[in-house]
Amino acid sequence: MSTEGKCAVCLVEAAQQCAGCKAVFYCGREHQKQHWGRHRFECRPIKVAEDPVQGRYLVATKNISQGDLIFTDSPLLIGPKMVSSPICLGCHQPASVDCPCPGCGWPLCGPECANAPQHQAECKLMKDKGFRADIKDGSKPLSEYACIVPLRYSLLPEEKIKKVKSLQSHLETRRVTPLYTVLRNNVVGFLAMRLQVEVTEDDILGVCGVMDTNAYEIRRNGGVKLRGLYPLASLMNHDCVPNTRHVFDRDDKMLVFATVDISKGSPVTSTYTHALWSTHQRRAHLRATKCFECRCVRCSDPAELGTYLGAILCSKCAGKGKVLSTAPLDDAAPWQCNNCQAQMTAKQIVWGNQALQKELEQVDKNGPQQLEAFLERYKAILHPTNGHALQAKLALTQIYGNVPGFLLKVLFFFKDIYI
Ligand SMILES: C[S@@+](CC[C@H](N)C(=O)[O-])C[C@H]1O[C@@H](n2cnc3c(N)ncnc32)[C@H](O)[C@@H]1O
Repeated sequence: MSTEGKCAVCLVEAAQQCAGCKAVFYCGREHQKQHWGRHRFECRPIKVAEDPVQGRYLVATKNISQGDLIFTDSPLLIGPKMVSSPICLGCHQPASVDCPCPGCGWPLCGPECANAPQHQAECKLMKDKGFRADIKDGSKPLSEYACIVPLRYSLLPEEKIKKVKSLQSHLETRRVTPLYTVLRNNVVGFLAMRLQVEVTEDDILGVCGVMDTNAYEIRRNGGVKLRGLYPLASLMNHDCVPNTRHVFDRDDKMLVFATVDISKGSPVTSTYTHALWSTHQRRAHLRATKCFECRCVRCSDPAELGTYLGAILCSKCAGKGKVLSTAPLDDAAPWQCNNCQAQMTAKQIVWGNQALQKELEQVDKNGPQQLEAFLERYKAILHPTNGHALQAKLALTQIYGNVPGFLLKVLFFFKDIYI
């Protein structure tokens, strides 16, 4: 980190740094005091750095303690996910198809949301162009919502559009995927042809790419899920063992906290994938959705830092050994038992994982019976902390003690609890 720079007020060479962020310099106390009124809104213990492989990322400018609030961030752009259950465009609460907006026809939660500030510009544009949404069935998720965030983007002021465009989109990689062909046909068609919005196809697909690469999911009560684009949080790179966690306040402001002590100069990271997935699943998910190969410490270790999330028990030596990848960063590398050295091909492991994941997704998670049966069925194959087993056990922790017939007083008499 540089120890000299130009004074933020008078631009002369200066060596005195802001003690908070160490990113701004002053020629003396007077100018530091003078600048504080503005700087206090930007003073954070992080700065943006750049790496040839990972691009821009956030770095700690001083030691940060576990639990510290590192920064807060307000959304540049927010809206429904591409496929969403009916959601009120005024307040983002669950909406009813029986309460269409009088202006544009999109479902609202109540008539008062027709006048919500957030919905005004988009509603007027659709009304002026004679478009009226016609959503009759709200029982299943609707792909119609894919056009809302790009529409809101097109209505942003120029300086916000510039900020969105400055974020990574991976458009060239995404453009050739089936999803982007669908977006080109539907979202571009709707905005450019039907609403005659003055944006290019690349602008629209670009903002879809920016959202897919950078947006954070916001979960609201009532099962609503939104996507929010946060300019500073978008610069946090991924790590499968992240050092932050985040929450959203009622105004959708994001608060990012340190989950461990972070030393000065270390990257400040979040995770873009599921912590309970195995290395193979996480890497495949990151490749498909975020267009990069994760090479973090956890992904590089066959034992996943001792968690054995991908491990299966060896059938050749009666479960005495764990079968682990011989080279986790190479998806084609064989897997080998750490006891009898018997090998399996990567394909066998991938097929097995896909079948197990599918089976787990279909298991009824409203009661424990099918989850317990899943664990029983695969107990000779799955290491106790294998990701599939952990997902089933996590679901059971939410059922035991909460579901009638499995309340704590009843469970007390059970012998076989699976967690
Ligand atoms: C949310 S953005 C993070 C900021 C981004 N690095 C930039 O320069 O704008 C996500 C993108 O950053 C890159 N990235 C993030 N974490 C990475 C990592 N651990 N290894 C390699 N690339 C990473 C990938 O290109 C990913 O799609």
